[in-house]
Amino acid sequence: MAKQAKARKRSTFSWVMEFAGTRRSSYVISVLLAIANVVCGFIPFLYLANIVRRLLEGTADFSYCLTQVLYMGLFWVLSRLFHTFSTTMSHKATFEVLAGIRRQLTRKLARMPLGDVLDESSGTYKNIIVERVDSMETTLAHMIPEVTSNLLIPFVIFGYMVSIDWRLALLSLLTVPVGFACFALMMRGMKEDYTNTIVKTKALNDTAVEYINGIEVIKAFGKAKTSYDKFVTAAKEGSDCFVQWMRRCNVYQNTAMAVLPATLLPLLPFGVSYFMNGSVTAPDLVMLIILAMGLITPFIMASNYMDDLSKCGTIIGEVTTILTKPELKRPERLAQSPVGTTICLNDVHFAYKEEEVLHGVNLTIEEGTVNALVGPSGSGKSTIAKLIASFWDVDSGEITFGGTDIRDIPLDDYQHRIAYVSQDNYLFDLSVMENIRLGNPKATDAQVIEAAKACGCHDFIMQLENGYQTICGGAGGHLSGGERQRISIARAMLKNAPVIILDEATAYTDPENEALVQQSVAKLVKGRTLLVIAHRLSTIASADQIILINNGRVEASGTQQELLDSSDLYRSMWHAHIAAKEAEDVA
Ligand SMILES: Nc1ncnc2c1ncn2[C@@H]1O[C@H](COP(=O)(O)OP(=O)(O)OP(=O)(O)O)[C@@H](O)[C@H]1O
Repeated sequence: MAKQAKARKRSTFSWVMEFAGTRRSSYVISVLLAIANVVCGFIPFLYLANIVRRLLEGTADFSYCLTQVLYMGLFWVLSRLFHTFSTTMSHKATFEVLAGIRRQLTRKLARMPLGDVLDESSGTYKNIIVERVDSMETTLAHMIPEVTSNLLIPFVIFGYMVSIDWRLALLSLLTVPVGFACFALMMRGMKEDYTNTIVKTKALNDTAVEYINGIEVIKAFGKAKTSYDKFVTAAKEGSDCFVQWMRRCNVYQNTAMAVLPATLLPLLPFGVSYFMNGSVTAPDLVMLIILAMGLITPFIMASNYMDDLSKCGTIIGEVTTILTKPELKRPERLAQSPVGTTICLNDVHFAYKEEEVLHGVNLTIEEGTVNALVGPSGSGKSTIAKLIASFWDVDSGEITFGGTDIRDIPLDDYQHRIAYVSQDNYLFDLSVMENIRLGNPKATDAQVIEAAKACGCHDFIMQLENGYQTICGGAGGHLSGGERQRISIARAMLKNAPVIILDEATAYTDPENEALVQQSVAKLVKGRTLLVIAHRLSTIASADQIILINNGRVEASGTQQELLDSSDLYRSMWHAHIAAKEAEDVA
């Protein structure tokens, strides 16, 4: 915690510098080019001053003016070139920095306990990783060179004005403190306002995602109006917070915009008076008027980035909040290689938040055996399976794999040893071929097809519109539940992990599908260790070990016959299952 707090205290700038990493030098060069752009953009004013001076002295001639104008043009072209090189460099660097931030975030999500990731609504991380990180592009790519140059220009112009006449130079700044005060008032509360818009926009996104994801339930239960009202309210709150923010800023911003550029107001009367008493020459006065008109505009352009900067700070805050979240602590290297694949849980306690759900679980899953976790709903079966799959760390006790505590096994290494087939059977919006290949990205097409054949998927895949190239649709929506599960099993088979954890789906209980899924599972587990969370007891009757979980504890374990003989709870579950099956068969 202390480490987290310390990490969070780092300034936005230091995070940006860290994210910039090897691209820091590109930003430095971009800034130097921006400065060259400013210098080249300013030099034409010196040539202009020469022309004005000659005109007012009556000594100007065409060839002199033409030469000066040609020089002016040359420096403007140079200025543009420097600007182009500067922004190109900063854009290139920014795209790499943003890609780096995204890489860090996705790597971090993989290292965080799954529970922390799942506790957030599905849109949150996507919003941060995709949209909000993307929205920093303009600020980072433009702000660094453009703000540098726009802030530098007024200083250069002001320095030149001072060299002409320091009194009039200072007078031209008379309105600046008022403008600055308005900007300061506008910036007050800017972070809170922006954070508020993020919260409201997030609520709107979440409501939209919930509405779309739950559309079937909403329709089935006639909740369309309630859900739509919730969405409308979120949309209204979202727009209200933007309007309020704009209203608060409007007065200050408009006053600042009106007051700041009014540099001529104090300069003109005093300038004319100094000219009349001979303390400033006509060419100098004209030059000062021209320079004063260009004094503040670059500053105003730079100030346009101020709210972007504040937004950037908020986004970096969100990114760093994720990056400083606790991780599953795993070593980079394996110190002691596991021997075999036997899994032991020794006095395992676990709580999701405050409330403990596992209270001292002890069990052993022997290598090469078929094991089933059974028990009432909410007893802790999935939690045990997910702890074994290393989705979370135990609070106390230990889980060993081949004699090694799984916290001592690198995450990548461990993931190769375990294949977890969940009930969700999530399929990506890719082809069937690619979805199966996720199990082993190096597998050839022939190996993918072989795995599909082994799991009995090949025939139904060939009947799909484009065979293995059929796109599964978002979350596999183009396939039936049973088909999705069998593809997930083929994926696990291709992974070829020695231990398989299978959260048996309850949804696809029609006999035909059940038989097909069972056949797939039987092929999948040949020669491997299987831990299945079984909801239908008939499917695990021949398991080597059935582990009965009740209220977060192991109530009994043994073969089906041993449990029928020794456990009242298992016996009653078995009878209830048989009765339900008979009722199904009659129906
Ligand atoms: N992500 C979570 N956050 C908080 N509590 C959770 C979470 N997942 C599960 N629980 C709680 O932990 C307890 C055990 O849940 P678990 O899913 O392990 O039970 P289960 O035996 O697999 O249930 P089922 O058979 O219904 O799937 C339950 O009280 C459940 O409400």
